[in-house]
Amino acid sequence: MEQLALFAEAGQSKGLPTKYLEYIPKLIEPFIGRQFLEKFIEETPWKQQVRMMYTKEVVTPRLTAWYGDPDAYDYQSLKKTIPLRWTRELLMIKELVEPMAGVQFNSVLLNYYRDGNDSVAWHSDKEEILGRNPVIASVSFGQVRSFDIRNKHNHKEHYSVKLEHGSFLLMKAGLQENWEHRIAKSARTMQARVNLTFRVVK
Ligand SMILES: O=C(O)CCC(=O)C(=O)O
Ligand SMILES: [Fe+2]
Repeated sequence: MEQLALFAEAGQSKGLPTKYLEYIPKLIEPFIGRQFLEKFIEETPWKQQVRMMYTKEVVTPRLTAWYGDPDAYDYQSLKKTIPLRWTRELLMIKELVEPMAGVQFNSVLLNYYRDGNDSVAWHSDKEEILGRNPVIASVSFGQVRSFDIRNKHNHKEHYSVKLEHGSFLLMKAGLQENWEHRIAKSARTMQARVNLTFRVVK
């Protein structure tokens, strides 16, 4: 709990390892971003994933949806099911981030954090279907949340970026191999946030 509070107060860390991460606060104009946010919240067929942890069923503490080209794997269930079809808004954002990432993405994972209780635990996105050294482009709308990263081999080396409304975060090649990231829960009152992570699945 103590560490959680520490991260939340940290704000924009100095000395972010820009070799692995690039943060651009204003990719999308706030008013347009609001419209995207509302549309995503209302029109996405959100699901809450259930996973087995040993013998217990654990519900993912956020809502998700998976969109992409018809031949892209379903990232959530890791089954060869067809993702949801690209919407106009998702395609617009995809086209905006592709030149910045230098990658053509074929899918996007949407995460909906309804309030401060929603979160994603420490992890790295290094599933086999993402290939080696994946580049992931992340776009955030709504509530500012802290994106924490820590070195897998030395947890004392950690940074925090506040992902603002309409911001862009590029997770470059090598990040997933050497670093973990999370969005921690917060005890503060928090509004809704939707995050998009554009990915290439093989
Ligand atoms: O919500 C975020 O900013 C990060 C989401 C994330 O790490 C993921 O979906 O793998
Ligand atoms: Fe992630």
